[in-house]
Amino acid sequence: MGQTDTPADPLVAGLRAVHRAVAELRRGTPVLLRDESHGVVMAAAETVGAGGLAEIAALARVAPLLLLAPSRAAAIAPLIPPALRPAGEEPAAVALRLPPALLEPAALRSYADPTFESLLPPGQRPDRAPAPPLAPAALALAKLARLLPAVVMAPLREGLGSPDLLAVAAANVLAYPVDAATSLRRVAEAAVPLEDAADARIIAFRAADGGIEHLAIVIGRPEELAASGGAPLVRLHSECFTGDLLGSLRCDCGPQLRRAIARIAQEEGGGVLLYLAQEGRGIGLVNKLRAYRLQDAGLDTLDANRALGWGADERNFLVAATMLEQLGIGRVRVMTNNPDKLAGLAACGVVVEGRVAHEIAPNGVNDGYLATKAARFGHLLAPQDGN
Ligand SMILES: Nc1nc2c(ncn2[C@@H]2O[C@H](COP(=O)(O)OP(=O)(O)OP(=O)(O)O)[C@@H](O)[C@H]2O)c(=O)[nH]1
Ligand SMILES: [Zn+2]
Repeated sequence: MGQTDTPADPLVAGLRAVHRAVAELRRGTPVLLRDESHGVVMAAAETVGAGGLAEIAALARVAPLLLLAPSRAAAIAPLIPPALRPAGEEPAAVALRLPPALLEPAALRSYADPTFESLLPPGQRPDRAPAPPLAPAALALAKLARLLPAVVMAPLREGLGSPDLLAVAAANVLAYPVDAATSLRRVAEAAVPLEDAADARIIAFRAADGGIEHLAIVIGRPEELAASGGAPLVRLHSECFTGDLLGSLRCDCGPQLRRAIARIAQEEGGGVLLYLAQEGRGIGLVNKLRAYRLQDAGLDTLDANRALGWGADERNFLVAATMLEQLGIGRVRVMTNNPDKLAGLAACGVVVEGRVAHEIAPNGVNDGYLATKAARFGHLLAPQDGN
C-alpha cells in the first residue's frame, strides 16, 4: 500500500530509473549507465539509428564497441575471424570493435538479429576487444527492455558535465528482477465466472516500477485451505499470446491453460492459476517470433533462444512466489511437468509438497517442441496424473 507515493524510497527510485531507461532503449535513444568508477553511453543495436549513433559519438571518449551475448557471438561465428572467436568458458559478454563501415544501424542490427537480412560491406571484419566495464549490466538492460541482447557502448569523455541523457545505475539494473518481483502488490480484484470454473476471481498484481501486471486466477477458496495448513493446487502459466489467445498449434499452452482451469475446479474444487506476464519463457513475444523463424530453419526451441543471445529460459519464479505470499499461500502442490518450476518456487521459500502432472497430447505440429522439452529441459512425463 502507498508504495507508488514514495519516490524517495531508493528501491522504488531505482526501479523507475530502470523502467525509464528501458523505454529510451526501446525507442532507439542512448542512455548513460554508471557505477562508482565508470560511466558509459549505450544504445540497443536493434533500435539505434543514425541519430543515436551520432549522440554516442559526441559523448564518447573512443569509438563504441558492439557487445553481444556469448551465445549470439557463437551463432555468428562466421562473421567473426576464427582467431577472435570466444573459446573455453563463456565470458559475460563478447565485445567487438567494428570498422567504421559497420558502425551503422543496418549492420548493427544484422549482428544482433539473425532474422534481419542486410548486406554487410564485403571485406569488413570486426576485431575482438576485451569486455569493457559495465558490459554485464548493459546487456542485462537490453534484456529487461525485451530487446535483443546486443548493445553499442562507449566510455564517456571526461568533463562533460551532465549530458542530457537519462542516467541509470548499473546496480539498479542488476537488482531490478528481484526488486520488481518483491514489490508486487494487489491492485484490483473482481469475480469473473469462467466457462470451466464458475467460482473464479481475478486478482491483478503490479510492481512498483509501473510495469506490466501479473494475474492470479483464484478458483474456489484456496486461501482458506492454506490458512488451515493445507497445500492448494497451483498452476504457474507463463503468458503465450499465440497459444492462449489464438490457438497456435506450435506449442501446448492454449490447451494447458484451459485444462488447468477445468482440472483445478473439477478435480480439487479450488486452487490458483498464476497467469505470469513472461511471454516466450521471458524473452517477449517479438523475440519468440524470431525464435520461431530460427526453429523453422532447423534449430530447436532451446538453441533458437540461444542463437538470439537469450538463455533457454529467462523466467523469474520470484514473481510467482511473491504473488503466492501476498495471497497467504505458503505451501503448494504444483501442476506442471517442468522440474525448474518446482525448484524455482522452492528456492524462493515456497514449500512445494508435490507435483501434479499436466501433459497435453501432441497435435501433429508441436510434437518436436514437446519432445525437446522432455529431452533438453528435463520435462517429466506424466505416468498416472496426465490426461
Ligand atoms: N522462447 C520460446 N518460448 C516459447 C516457445 N514455445 C512456447 N513458448 C513459451 O513457453 C511458455 C510456456 O510455459 P509454461 O506452459 O508455463 O511452462 P513449461 O515450461 O512448458 O512447463 P509446464 O508447467 O510443464 O507447462 C510460454 O511463455 C510460451 O510463450 C518457443 O518456441 N520459444
Ligand atoms: Zn505457447
